[in-house]
Amino acid sequence: MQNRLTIKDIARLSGVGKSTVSRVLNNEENVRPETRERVLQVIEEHNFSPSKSARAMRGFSDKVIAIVVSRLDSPSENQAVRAMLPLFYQQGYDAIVLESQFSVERVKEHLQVLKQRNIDGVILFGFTGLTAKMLLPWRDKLVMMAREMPGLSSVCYDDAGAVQLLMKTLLDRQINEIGFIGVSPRDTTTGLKRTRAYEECCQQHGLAAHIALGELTWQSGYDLLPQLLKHDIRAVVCASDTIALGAQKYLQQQQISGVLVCSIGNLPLLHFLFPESFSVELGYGAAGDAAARQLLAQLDGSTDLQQTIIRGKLAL
Ligand SMILES: O=P(O)(O)OC[C@H]1O[C@H](O[C@H]2O[C@H](CO)[C@@H](O)[C@H](O)[C@H]2O)[C@H](O)[C@@H](O)[C@@H]1O
Repeated sequence: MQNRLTIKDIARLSGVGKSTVSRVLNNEENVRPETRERVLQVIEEHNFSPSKSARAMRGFSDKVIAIVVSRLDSPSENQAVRAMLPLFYQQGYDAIVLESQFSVERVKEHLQVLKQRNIDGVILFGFTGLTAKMLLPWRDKLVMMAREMPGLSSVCYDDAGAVQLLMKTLLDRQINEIGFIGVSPRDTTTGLKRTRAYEECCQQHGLAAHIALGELTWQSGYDLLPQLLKHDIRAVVCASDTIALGAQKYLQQQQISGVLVCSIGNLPLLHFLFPESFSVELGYGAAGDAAARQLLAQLDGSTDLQQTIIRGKLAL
């Protein structure tokens, strides 16, 4: 029962505010000595112990791993994180999830706080703009997802291989009029690598390339598809399943048949709503599993840094 006390209870029993209790737990200086003494006495009397993640956020090292996702609403990152969590829990780690929104500044701020809080390890979903300078100090306790950086462990996807698989499948079906919806080449993986792989395939097979680039959203797939339909395409390769959802929605709404949509991700929602589409399963779960195992092994000193690439497979 005593362990279930919250900071709010401690504040009430000590006759102070919650923020004062926090300052005492954080060992901050701006608390009067007699107040600090009273709060500590109540904490001791009640054998109070903050939850693991709360302790970690207050500076106690207590087996906590931080997972910095790029977007909390990303289906692909969710799949990877869901595969990681059971492995961390099995080893007695708690996890806290932070979001970067592809902002380098936000990652810097997160890492600063995580350092102050003495966090045990970090999984960081990488993106364009992150630098070795800011990440190398973390090398022993960090695994980067979806990006490689010399001197860091990483788990990446086979972006070009996924596009090649989709193109080969279409060509095997004698479909040669193929468009592509992707994202900006500033995004060097989902953007540049996937678009380049499409262009190279077109060049190799003497096909006309029709490319529309936008965002990583279903709205983008919906808005961009009409541009490609002007070229009488019979199929469209989308850089992600989320983009494909938008493209499919456009075809459905306009009652257009005869255009096949395929994409990268293997999102269950896409196949539930549009069973006629097909994807490459890029291996988000497998990547999450590999990253968690790598980080745990780094933390217990049983492995060196490693760069892993997960191969995709066709999910028809
Ligand atoms: O729609 P989603 O399920 O979110 O998938 C879109 C792509 O998300 C991931 O790529 C993006 O985030 C990466 C970090 O996780 C970042 O490195 C990359 O530049 C972004 O494009 C995922 O890696 C891709 O496979 C998904 O297609």
